[in-house]
Amino acid sequence: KEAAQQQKLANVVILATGGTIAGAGASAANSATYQAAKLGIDKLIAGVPELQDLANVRGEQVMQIASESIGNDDLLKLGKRVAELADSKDVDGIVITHGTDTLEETAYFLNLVEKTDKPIIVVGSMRPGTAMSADGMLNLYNAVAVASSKDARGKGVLVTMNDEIQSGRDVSKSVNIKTEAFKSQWGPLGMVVEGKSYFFRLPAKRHTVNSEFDIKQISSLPAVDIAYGYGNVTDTAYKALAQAGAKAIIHAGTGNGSVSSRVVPALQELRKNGVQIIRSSHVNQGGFVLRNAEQPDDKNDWVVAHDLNPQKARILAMVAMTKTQDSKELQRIFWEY
Ligand SMILES: NC(=O)C[C@H](N)C(=O)O
Repeated sequence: KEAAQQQKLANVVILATGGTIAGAGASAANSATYQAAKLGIDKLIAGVPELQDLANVRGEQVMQIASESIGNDDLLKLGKRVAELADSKDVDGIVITHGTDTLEETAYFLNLVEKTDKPIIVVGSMRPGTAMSADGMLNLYNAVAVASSKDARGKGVLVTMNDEIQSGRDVSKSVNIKTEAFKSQWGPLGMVVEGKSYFFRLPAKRHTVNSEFDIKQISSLPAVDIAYGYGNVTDTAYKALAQAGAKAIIHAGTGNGSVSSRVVPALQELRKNGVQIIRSSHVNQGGFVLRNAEQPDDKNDWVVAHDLNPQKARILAMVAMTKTQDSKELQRIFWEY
């Protein structure tokens, strides 16, 4: 009977990368003071025995780090392992446990480069497992529930935090400390309640199987960096990033991605020297940057990131620039993804 039950359940692989969901603090009162990336995946799975009711679950430790330290090589390593598993007949869904600081970047990266309609769910937690009211257990349970659900297929890479199902493209860490940290300016796609997924919306942008990018064809990512706009800003950071080899600079601009008059000449000069300039906005609740509004992008040959925040714009620029160095192509890609 047990064997028959196992056959009915979906096969879900959990790829662990570290983060607070694998963190540990000195006492149960330490919800914010702790060390991330301490517990191995076997301990995480053992901590939620109810996972076995949802799916046949196995784990793999891909890395063990706090997500603020994730680099491009880590993204590639994770992305390639996800693709291998997605190709495997006996894998129905993939969950990635991840620190929350750059979770939105990894989720968007996978959303762009994984050629599969199998569910890929990225999940983290705001409190370590040792804290009172730790959120990791339920977030992980929800992630496995969504990963094993047929309804989650073909919806791109998803994020399950705080009972919500979010699009990996849109979601962003919008509050720290609180467990309701992840928000999207376009709203969640659905909810997961008591191990069942309920979807209400679909992502409109190209992703996974409809993407022109494929992790199997990407062996390295170009240097793309971010410089911040603020009152009294100078062009020092932009010039230094280009000097250090940045192929594109994301301008994390004020408001509509506006650029200070103290910075404009340097960005025009950098563009003439081949560096792509991509205007985004660092406003907190979600930016929206349009071409030729605030700055003459056509004349400057700059690109706009539209609604992507600076860190997501960096991900898309890196992926896009594995294929094209043409600013018009880049702009097309920024509209479509
Ligand atoms: N809540 C977290 O996961 C934060 C941690 N710094 C990380 O991103 O790994």
